[in-house]
Amino acid sequence: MRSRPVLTGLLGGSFNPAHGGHRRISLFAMDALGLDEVWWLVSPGNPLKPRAGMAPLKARLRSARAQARRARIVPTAIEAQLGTRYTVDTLRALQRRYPKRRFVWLMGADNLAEFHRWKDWRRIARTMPIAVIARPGYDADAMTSPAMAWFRPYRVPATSIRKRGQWSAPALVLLRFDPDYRSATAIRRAHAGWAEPLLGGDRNGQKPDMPLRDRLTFRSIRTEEQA
Ligand SMILES: Nc1ncnc2c1ncn2[C@@H]1O[C@H](COP(=O)(O)OP(=O)(O)OP(=O)(O)O)[C@@H](O)[C@H]1O
Ligand SMILES: O=C(O)c1ccc[n+]([C@@H]2O[C@H](COP(=O)([O-])O)[C@@H](O)[C@H]2O)c1
Repeated sequence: MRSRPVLTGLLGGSFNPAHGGHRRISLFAMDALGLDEVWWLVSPGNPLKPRAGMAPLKARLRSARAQARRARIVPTAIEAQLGTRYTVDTLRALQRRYPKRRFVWLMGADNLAEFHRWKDWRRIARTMPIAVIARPGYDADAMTSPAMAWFRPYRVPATSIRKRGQWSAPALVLLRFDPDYRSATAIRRAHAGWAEPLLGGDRNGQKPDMPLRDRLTFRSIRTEEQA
């Protein structure tokens, strides 16, 4: 009997820093799509984002490790290893390196809203199925985006990803779930006094109301910076 292929979700991101929202959407996608695991691709640098305010890759990777604990989530800096920066190049390289795996690209609705600006985005769409996770404040823009107009004929239910024998791309799954309001921007803003030396400003001490995971996240960034 042929063993079934491993199904891996790929969540690319800046993770500046990683937060509980990343963990939650990954666990949710794993469950909804029947994924065996999710790899977090901690980006050396999003081609569309400014470098200013971006913590070093090693520090962001540490924050990802803190958030991924005890879950089937694997934080990686594989784009730095592969020497790729654009998603289209990364996905091609990953498929070459892991020909027996099946991959699904995961992203939040904010990324779907901007997807038409990514290099060779239609080619990305033809490379592997894509699952988009709802995100508060971005769903309307995502639904009216140029990429969504193109994807409309390729919309499929989550069950079609679970049925591993019927694999094709383009395929777009829209995943709805309880909105998660967390974002790296909000964390950076809320803890600006504390975190700014890492990300470019002054340090005033750790905020007492910071959730444990985020505290660990920022502690790991600080340790990394001081090393
Ligand atoms: N709360 C969330 N709900 C849905 N998707 C999310 C959420 N947070 C992050 N994502 C998705 O996770 C991936 C990586 O996100 P990223 O590392 O940029 O975090 P972020 O919180 O969006 O950061 P920033 O606020 O700095 O833009 C992206 O596809 C993004 O859409
Ligand atoms: O390839 C592109 O043109 C491209 C443009 C913008 C973003 N991306 C990727 O999208 C993912 C999410 O990025 P971010 O910064 O929004 O977390 C990350 O893997 C980036 O490398 C890719």
